Amino acid sequence: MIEEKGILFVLSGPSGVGKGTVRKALFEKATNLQYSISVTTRNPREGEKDGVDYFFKTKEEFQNMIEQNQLLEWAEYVGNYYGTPKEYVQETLDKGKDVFLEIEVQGAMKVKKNFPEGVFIFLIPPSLEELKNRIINRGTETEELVTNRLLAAREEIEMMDAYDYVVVNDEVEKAVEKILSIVQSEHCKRERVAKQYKKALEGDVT
Ligand SMILES: Nc1nc2c(ncn2[C@@H]2O[C@H](COP(=O)(O)OP(=O)(O)O)[C@@H](O)[C@H]2O)c(=O)[nH]1
Ligand SMILES: Nc1ncnc2c1ncn2[C@@H]1O[C@H](COP(=O)(O)OP(=O)(O)O)[C@@H](O)[C@H]1O
Repeated sequence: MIEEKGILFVLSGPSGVGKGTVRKALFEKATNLQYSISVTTRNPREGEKDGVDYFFKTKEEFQNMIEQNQLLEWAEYVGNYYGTPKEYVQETLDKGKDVFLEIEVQGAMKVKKNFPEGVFIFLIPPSLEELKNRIINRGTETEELVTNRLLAAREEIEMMDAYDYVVVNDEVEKAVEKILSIVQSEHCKRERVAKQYKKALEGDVT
């Protein structure tokens, strides 16, 4: 009997490209994906709820989670820590359900190292100019930080070869559709492989 595990999908990309926006739009549609809620040491923003948007932790609590090997990956990002709880991911995949992570690029590369069977999707902006506009319009960064983010984005975009898929976030709805078709095609791919495997096993017996 072939074990039917879920698939781990990882969405990443440079800061300001629209990862959070696309992920929220995706989850308004996709009911079969399980979003893994991250742990963070940053303060909750207005309207954010503990256990819904993030699990908000102190630095000490976060450190303990690292020491107890409870995180699949973690990264420091603009002075705060972010991490993916390992147990939730493992248990959900074991139940045969797909897990979806939306994380920054250092973390995504750590997941790729520890979990190469995952499906890695890189979101890119239509242009660097547009990325700059998005970061400025979001209004969360000072001028110096915008420049730093753009310099980092250039380097991050060079890492896109390490990903399985590249999706351009031109329009949110289109990016969501592309991600949904990636999810579907990965399932078809795995079903095909499972069928071939089953056939080969049957062939061995007869
Ligand atoms: N490595 C890692 N990055 C995460 C995790 N959760 C969220 N992030 C990333 O952390 C960054 C900052 O997130 P946030 O503070 O919510 O601000 P945002 O820039 O408005 O999305 C984003 O790039 C998220 O994708 C996680 O568990 N691990
Ligand atoms: N396809 C898009 N077209 C125009 N603006 C977008 C698009 N996707 C996201 N944005 C805007 O760009 C900014 C950055 O998006 P956000 O989701 O916070 O990025 P990230 O999570 O990658 O840092 C936000 O102001 C968001 O509304």
